[in-house]
Amino acid sequence: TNGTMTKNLKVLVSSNDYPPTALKLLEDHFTVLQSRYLNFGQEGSTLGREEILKLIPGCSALVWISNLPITNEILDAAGAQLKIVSTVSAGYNHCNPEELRARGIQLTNTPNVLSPAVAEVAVGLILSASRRFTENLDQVRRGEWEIGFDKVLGQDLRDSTVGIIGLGGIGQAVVKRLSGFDVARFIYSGHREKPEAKALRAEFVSQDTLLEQSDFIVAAVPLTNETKLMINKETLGKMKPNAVFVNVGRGDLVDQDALYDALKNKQIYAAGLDVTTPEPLPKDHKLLTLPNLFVLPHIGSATVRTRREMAELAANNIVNGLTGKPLLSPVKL
Ligand SMILES: O=C(O)C(=O)CO
Repeated sequence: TNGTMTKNLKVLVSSNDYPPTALKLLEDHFTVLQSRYLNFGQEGSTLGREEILKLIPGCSALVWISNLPITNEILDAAGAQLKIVSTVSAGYNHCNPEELRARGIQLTNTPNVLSPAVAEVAVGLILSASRRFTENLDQVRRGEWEIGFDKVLGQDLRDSTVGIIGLGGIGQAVVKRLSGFDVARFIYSGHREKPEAKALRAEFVSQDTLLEQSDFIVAAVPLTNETKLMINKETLGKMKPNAVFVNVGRGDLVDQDALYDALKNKQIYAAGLDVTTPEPLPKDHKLLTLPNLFVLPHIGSATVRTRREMAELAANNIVNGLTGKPLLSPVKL
């Protein structure tokens, strides 16, 4: 489109860490303001907040590159012309969706483009937790390798049952990626049966069946009121003693005290987390004392290509939304 008609519209990009190709998509149409601060994932960062509050008045759209909450304060400061919030993430639990809906502001996210990258991390966590990379790497770093036949013995993915909690884009991508590992059975739980499951030979089961029968459990659901703390003392209690639990969704899906106890008491075998509460996890957090836990600093979508594609999708949502075309990936509010 010809940008001359829309150049008077202001778009705020919430961080200085935004790929140039995506920035250009916005700059071709709009006047772009950009926060100087890198605020992605910096919980409690006040520097970014003040900058956002200073820049947002009068903006028609906001590109949100952060896990920090979009507060009422930010929306109030924006003013009534704010039409679209475009979060550069699949998850939108931090985007204040009820308030956006009440104010008639549209929300877009970036599903699908990140599924392959997040699924790769899920596979990485499955392998690193089941083969106990944390304590094995620790042996290497200490120069104290166990040399006996009976080393730290892991669990096989071969002939196992893999249970996916939430067979959405990410869950499906995990099943696809595991198809070369001779997994015996894929099962999944969720609201309803997914048409895509058939081709993946994944079987719909109740959550209890999934917890009781899976050797590997992957949580790939968004954080909602319903999924919050779904992995807790009770649900961990239903898992097998050899179970490996992996979370690539949100930290708050898990009651971390209960997970700590289950791992400490060897009630389950191991866990791999890409997401925690809080982020960053303090370095003296008790979870990090566990040899059977492997933790990553929320890198699921962090590849060059994926971050670029997320950023471009977020930009194109705004271009479409502010030039009268259909949004590419609207969130149903
Ligand atoms: O897209 C998301 O929801 C993320 O967690 C970013 O990696």
